[in-house]
Amino acid sequence: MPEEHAEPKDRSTVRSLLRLWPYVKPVRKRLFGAALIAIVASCIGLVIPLVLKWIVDGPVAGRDPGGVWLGALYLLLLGLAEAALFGVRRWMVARPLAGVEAAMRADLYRHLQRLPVAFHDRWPSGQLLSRGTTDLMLVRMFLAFPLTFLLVNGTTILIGFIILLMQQWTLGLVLLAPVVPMVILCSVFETKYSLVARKAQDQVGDLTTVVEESVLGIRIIKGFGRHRSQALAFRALSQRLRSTELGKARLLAGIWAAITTIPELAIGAALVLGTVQVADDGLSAGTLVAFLSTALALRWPIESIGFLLAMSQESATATERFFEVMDVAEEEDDTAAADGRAPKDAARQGEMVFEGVEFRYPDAEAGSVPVLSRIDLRIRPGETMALVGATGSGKTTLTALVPRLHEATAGRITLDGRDIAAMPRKELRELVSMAFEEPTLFSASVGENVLMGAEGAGEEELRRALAVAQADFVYDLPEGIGTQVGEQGLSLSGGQRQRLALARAVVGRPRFLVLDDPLSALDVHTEALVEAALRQVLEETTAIVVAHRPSTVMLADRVALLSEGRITAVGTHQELLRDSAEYAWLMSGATSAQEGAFAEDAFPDPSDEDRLVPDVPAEKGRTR
Ligand SMILES: Nc1ncnc2c1ncn2[C@@H]1O[C@H](COP(=O)(O)OP(=O)(O)OP(=O)(O)O)[C@@H](O)[C@H]1O
Repeated sequence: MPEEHAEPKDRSTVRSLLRLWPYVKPVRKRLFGAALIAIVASCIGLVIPLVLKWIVDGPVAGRDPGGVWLGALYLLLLGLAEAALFGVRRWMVARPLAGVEAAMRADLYRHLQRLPVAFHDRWPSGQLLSRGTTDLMLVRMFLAFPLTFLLVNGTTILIGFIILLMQQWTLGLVLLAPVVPMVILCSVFETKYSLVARKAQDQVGDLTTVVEESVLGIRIIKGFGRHRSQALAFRALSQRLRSTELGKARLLAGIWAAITTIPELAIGAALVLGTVQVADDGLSAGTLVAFLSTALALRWPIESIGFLLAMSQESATATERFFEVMDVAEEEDDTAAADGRAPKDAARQGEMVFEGVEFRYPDAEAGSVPVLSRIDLRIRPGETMALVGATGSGKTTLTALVPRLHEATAGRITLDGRDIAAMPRKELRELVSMAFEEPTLFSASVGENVLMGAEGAGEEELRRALAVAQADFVYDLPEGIGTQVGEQGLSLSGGQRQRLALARAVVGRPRFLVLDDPLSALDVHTEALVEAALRQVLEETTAIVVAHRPSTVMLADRVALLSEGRITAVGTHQELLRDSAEYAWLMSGATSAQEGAFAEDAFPDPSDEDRLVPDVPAEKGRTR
């Protein structure tokens, strides 16, 4: 569905809606019970004309006021019973249907958490949001209203016509005549409405995406004064939705007008014919009154079919959209593979190895150059490897393969000598911890955000992690570690967010640590403090650290240079400075070098490296 909207599947409304059965099954008894009550209530409405016939042909014809009062009392009681039963029906379905909606929403949320990152890369968040909100609300409304009333009204119409035919079959046939054109009309309407309903719901998703992006990017919009252009883009989308909604309204108006007019014409014809029959003494006045009252009582059940069908159609579309997401396969754990169960090799404990790893994004064109190819890298137990490379060389992509946010397309990665592809994801993610360049926090307290990094970690671990990340600023927040950080942690500075993300990565003392340039937003003084603390953490783990700056490289024992998706050099910082022109250029921070040119004069004489990289000590900060 991602960029372009999915083509509506050739699936009937009923087949789409039948997919709701697993959710409806637990509440089926209540639903059927409520529908039964509604049918009884609706049939009571059909008894009222029969009481009228009795009043007209009996007490009224016999001039018996007592009988008329009794008849009126019956009518009142029938009316009250009808109203009470409808009330009971409503009460019966409200709670179970709210439960169905909640269960579907919980399943969708759970499923979204388990879908691969590649899925989230493709799908706009607004489309997922609208499926979890508007679409599920439409489904609940369908179960509460159209599902019951299509059944109730259908039964009422059937019983009503039986009564009409029994009262006067010729007039009954007159009223039955419009059934054929109306069935044809309804089927044409359903086909057209299903297309436009799908379009409208997809457009609501697009609009939700734009609103979400605008809210999250409000600082950029304000900063660049883009209110007008954003407002124009938003208006264009909402105009598109508006015209689709108007199309829906036109279709509804058409079916409504037809469904109202055709039966009215039939009732008019029956009235004329009936009056002639009463004048000819072929029919009693009471029977004609009862006949017409029954016909009028059937007006609402017939007229409502138009919008009940429309609501059902929208719910079928909503159901389809819900299952479009639910049908996407979740990440699987190939735990049966031999390596996943391989006995632990103590000698390889803490070792991270890339063997012939290749990666291509799922949406990449067939035959395109892989983002990563022939990656062979061995990170020794307890070693810290810096990953350095030009922008777009594939550093982030490579780090994302370790916790299997993406799956390597070829080759394998082993941790502790075990192939990660055969390791249960839960176990893998307990072994590996990550901190990204873009630190995402959640609407929760500082403490909760950090503790998200380790299941079962307590206050002691939390304080240690905060100390490592030099995040002592949290104790000065209004409620200390209990302070809510607000949506995405935007109430904190970039550097503060990065430090909390780092604390989250180290709180569980992971055996493997993957850090994607986690210090980029810190000022030089804080960076130095965090690095000092990080050194202690890195002593205990095997780590891969994406580094753009010499100061971050200094945390590492060795450096791997990534160039256009390939590891082109591995060695210590000093070795690479000496042997790799590209590395020296990257570390020099040269901005004036021409594209693709690593001209000799753009580089220092290796012996001159300290001049080029003034904050890089001649020897690595840490050696093993
Ligand atoms: N989700 C994605 N789908 C398709 N291509 C992607 C995706 N993410 C990244 N790429 C492409 O993969 C290549 C490597 O990107 P990556 O983010 O790994 O580079 P990087 O070395 O980390 O860059 P930087 O230093 O700027 O962060 C780039 O060409 C990028 O356009």
